[in-house]
Amino acid sequence: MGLDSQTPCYEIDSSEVDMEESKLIGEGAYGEVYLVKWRGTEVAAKTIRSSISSIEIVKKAFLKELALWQKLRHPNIVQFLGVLKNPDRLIFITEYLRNGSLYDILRKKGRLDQQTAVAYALDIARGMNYLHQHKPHAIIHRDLTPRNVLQDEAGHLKVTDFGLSKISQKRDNGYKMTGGTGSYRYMAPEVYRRESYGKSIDVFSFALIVHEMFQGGPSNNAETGEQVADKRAYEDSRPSLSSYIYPDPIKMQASPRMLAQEPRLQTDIRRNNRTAGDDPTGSAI
Ligand SMILES: Nc1ncnc2c1ncn2[C@@H]1O[C@H](COP(=O)(O)OP(=O)(O)OP(=O)(O)O)[C@@H](O)[C@H]1O
Repeated sequence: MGLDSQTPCYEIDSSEVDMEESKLIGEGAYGEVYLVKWRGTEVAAKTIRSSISSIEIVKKAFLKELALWQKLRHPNIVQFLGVLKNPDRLIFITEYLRNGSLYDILRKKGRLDQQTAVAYALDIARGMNYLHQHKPHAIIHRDLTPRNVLQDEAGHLKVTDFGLSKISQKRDNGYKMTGGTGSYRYMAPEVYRRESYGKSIDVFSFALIVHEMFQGGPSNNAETGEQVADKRAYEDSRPSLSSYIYPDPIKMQASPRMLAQEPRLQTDIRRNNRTAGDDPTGSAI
């Protein structure tokens, strides 16, 4: 099959990566993730299920997103390294983050102390700001969740897998976020309601992640992700900010605005607190 010549993407020769010596580190909506060695360096190899990659139009869309990712460089964005030249499977390589995801950290440690939570929030915000400031079009993550935030050895967080979620939306020829139920938990109301959306949807997810870091885990754990998203979209349900563990500046300022029902009232992730506004570049597909 080979890579589409019209989609420039850095190709890595399969012989440089020993997939036989790989170690399974996780599984997501698209396929398995392996720890492999590429030219002596540990990297993450993400395999894309053939049910997704065998559909030519979907594969093309995937490669287009990867080509965009390849151009990005930021300390809080997981570095894309290339696509494996593999005749039967679509596999791409990113840097390996050995400390796992923010989801794992929260599960292990529970509630984070304020200093750590703020440092983590800034890491995510910086990465997201870089994506949102991208020219000529803002890059909307669409699936910002604790599972898509990884930690490096130095303790810094990096955002990964942006833009890819819309490919599974396309697959259904409709409008579904990734198959993983986790995504519903962080989904902005306008996405759930299938309205057009902008980068504010990421602000909404960001606020929920910040809330979780102070609280130690997701709220409404007894309900399914879909139930949570439904209530947020149609009953204006929001996580409670009244808890004593939640620092006042965040309780009063950031979160209520970031979780506003009306996207245009949401506060941007940026420090200067300008309103995010409607963003035409992110209209729904
Ligand atoms: N670059 C990486 N370095 C280290 N571990 C990783 C890396 N990428 C993914 N992982 C691990 O593999 C798991 C699965 O990743 P993947 O991105 O495929 O799925 P997910 O984010 O959990 O779910 P979804 O695909 O639905 O968003 C992650 O939760 C993480 O623990």
